[in-house]
Amino acid sequence: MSEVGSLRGVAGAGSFRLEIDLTLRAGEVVAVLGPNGAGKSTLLRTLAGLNPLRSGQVRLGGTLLDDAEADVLVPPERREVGLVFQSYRLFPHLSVTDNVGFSWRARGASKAQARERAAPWVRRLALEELADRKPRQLSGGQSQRVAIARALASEPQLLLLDEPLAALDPRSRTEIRSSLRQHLAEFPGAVLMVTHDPVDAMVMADRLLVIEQGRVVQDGSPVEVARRPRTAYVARLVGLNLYAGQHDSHTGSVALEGGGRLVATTEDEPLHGEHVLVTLRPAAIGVHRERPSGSPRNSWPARVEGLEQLGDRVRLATSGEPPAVVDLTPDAVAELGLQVGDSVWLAAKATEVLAYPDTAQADQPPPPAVSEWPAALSRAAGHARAAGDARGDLGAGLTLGHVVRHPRPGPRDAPPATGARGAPE
Ligand SMILES: Nc1ncnc2c1ncn2[C@@H]1O[C@H](COP(=O)(O)OP(=O)(O)OP(=O)(O)O)[C@@H](O)[C@H]1O
Repeated sequence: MSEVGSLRGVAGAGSFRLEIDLTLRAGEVVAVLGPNGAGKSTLLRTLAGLNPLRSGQVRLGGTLLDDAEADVLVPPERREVGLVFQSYRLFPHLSVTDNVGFSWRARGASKAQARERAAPWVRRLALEELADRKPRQLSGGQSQRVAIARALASEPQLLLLDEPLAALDPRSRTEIRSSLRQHLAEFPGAVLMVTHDPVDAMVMADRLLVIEQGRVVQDGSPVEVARRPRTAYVARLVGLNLYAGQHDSHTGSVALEGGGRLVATTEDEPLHGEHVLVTLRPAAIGVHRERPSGSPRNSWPARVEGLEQLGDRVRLATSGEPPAVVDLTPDAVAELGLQVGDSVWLAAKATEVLAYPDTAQADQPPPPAVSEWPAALSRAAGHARAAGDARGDLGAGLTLGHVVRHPRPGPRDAPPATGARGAPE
């Protein structure tokens, strides 16, 4: 895919600082994920020209849009950037067709010319019957289709979507997701879509960019990210237990930072002595009343901290070394007579414990305390099941990751924003 633009530098809002080095490629859909306050909207606002960079540059289609040092700042309306917000933001006094053709009017086209430009997009987004309506006569799903048509009709080089499906009811959400997916796949420019929903990310994106605390912690294809999560947040998103530790190739095991040791499987990389991350699927962990004997190479004592029915599974939060989230069938739970507070033994085959190099790019937030698990799990589980449905290999069995890390040096201090270019908040 060819490069259409880039953002390299430091953006900010108030005391918040976002460090980004991002290449935008033609035809690529990038889902931007991260916890609340991570900097996702700041990234979009910076690309849109609503939030000037503090240092560095934004380029799009060979044009320099933002350069603090050279005092270049192309305003939002002169950027070839389309924007779709969660809250639609249609022009209330304009009809559906005139909303869709708005960017052409803004560029000086006549009303008739703008309507001509709008017509194919009104058709593609199945808005013909609503073409003469005003926004107040539309449902949420219809309004968002108009907003998407309006953004696409402007033929931008970069399309920015800020949680485009978040305000929709589940039915409209499913419908618009599938329509949006098709239009994004056909869109020739670059797309950045902020979402909190792994399903949206897995279904629509070619690449996931995960931001935490103003820094990119993971950037890769959905399959890569799901296979090798790098932080507790990402592990939760894709449904895996995650641990950090040190690999010992003599024993084939990993000494975990939070305590405990797991015999692990590695791919081809030489890992001896290295800091590694280790994943373990919750459904791959067996629960026993007594210490298991025989085959599983990993077994450890644990305490059941939480029990929750999630669809056709029961999810256990356990403390121990290591703590783990475990998925069982209701039959197995009944057979074992499991209750919160019970002491159990957990077991996992070495082939289910996958170790890979820890090439952390940023400071990590601390893992949630065990006492927070049930609520966190329940929220996460909804995403996971849907993600699993949407793309079989991903997110099936989302659970809470657990990473223990040593602190790393913090980011450099932000340079002061230059006077005239201060963020217009
Ligand atoms: N105008 C502002 N002044 C000061 N701080 C701000 C301003 N706007 C945003 N911030 C802060 O910048 C950080 C990043 O905000 P941002 O909206 O980019 O996060 P986000 O990842 O989009 O979060 P969410 O998922 O909650 O929408 C937050 O800590 C936020 O409080």
